[in-house]
Amino acid sequence: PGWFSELSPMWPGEAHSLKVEKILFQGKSDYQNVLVFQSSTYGKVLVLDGVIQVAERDECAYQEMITHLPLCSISNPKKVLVIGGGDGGVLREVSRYTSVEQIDICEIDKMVVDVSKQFFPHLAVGYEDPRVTLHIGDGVAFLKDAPEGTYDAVIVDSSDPIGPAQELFEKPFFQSVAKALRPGGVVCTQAESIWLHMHIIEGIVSACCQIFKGSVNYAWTTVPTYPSGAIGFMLCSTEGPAVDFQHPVYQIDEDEASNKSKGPLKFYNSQIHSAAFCLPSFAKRVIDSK
Ligand SMILES: NCCCN[C@H]1CC[C@H](NCCCN)CC1
Repeated sequence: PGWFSELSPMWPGEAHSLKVEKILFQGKSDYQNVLVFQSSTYGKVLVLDGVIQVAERDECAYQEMITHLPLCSISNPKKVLVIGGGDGGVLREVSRYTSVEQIDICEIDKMVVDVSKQFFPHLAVGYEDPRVTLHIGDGVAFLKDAPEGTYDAVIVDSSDPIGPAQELFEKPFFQSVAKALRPGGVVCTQAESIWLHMHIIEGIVSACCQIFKGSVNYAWTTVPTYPSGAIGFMLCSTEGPAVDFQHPVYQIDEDEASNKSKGPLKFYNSQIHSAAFCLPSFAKRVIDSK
């Protein structure tokens, strides 16, 4: 009954709106306000502190890209860590890799996990994989305790820098990620929109260039329900076996039979992978100058 508009000081002067059929859940966790509604045209929608996190219709773009951009850039990933991502969508994508033996996930807000399991079965299916271990807690602390060189890949599926995810955009966190990665290991983080946050991206790129001595690349994709319709990812590798993010060593769209419970990939393919690193000039100027 009515419209949900995504107003935020993070994107002044604009607000994406979705027509609401029914409010399905409203709650307040220890960290944020949690809302789930049935939209008219994008399926069910999860909102945290007034910011759209996932919509059933277009979540495939974000979850597939944030997962397959890093994991198709290395051979035979075995140990993967997800920071954030409590809705389970990234877990669903990581579990497509038969080479993966261990999937750790550290989500700070248990309500996000519980709400996803209740209202978003196509995302929470990720938790059914026996390789998954869920840790409820702060990703910064989790990484501090992680033994050096543990992971082949870390995926930082965060919300935005206002709220619980703020510290996931800062240097100390990136340093702890680098320590937890093996030589030549890769990290992929949610890295905002080139249309809205070039300044934030500039900060992330310079921090990552100081910390990750392999390669540092920015990629982007379209997600209609995120403000500006675009979202980006920071892809970095540690010193060690070189990683060429723009030319994936692994072709999941052909090689990996799409698992029954997850269905086929709806968005990612190897052409989209390479294309994701092609940037408009205004963004190249800032990002490539680092
Ligand atoms: N597994 C999905 C988690 C969603 N991550 C974030 C949710 C908030 C969204 N704001 C976009 C703000 C403009 N860049 C970015 C992705």
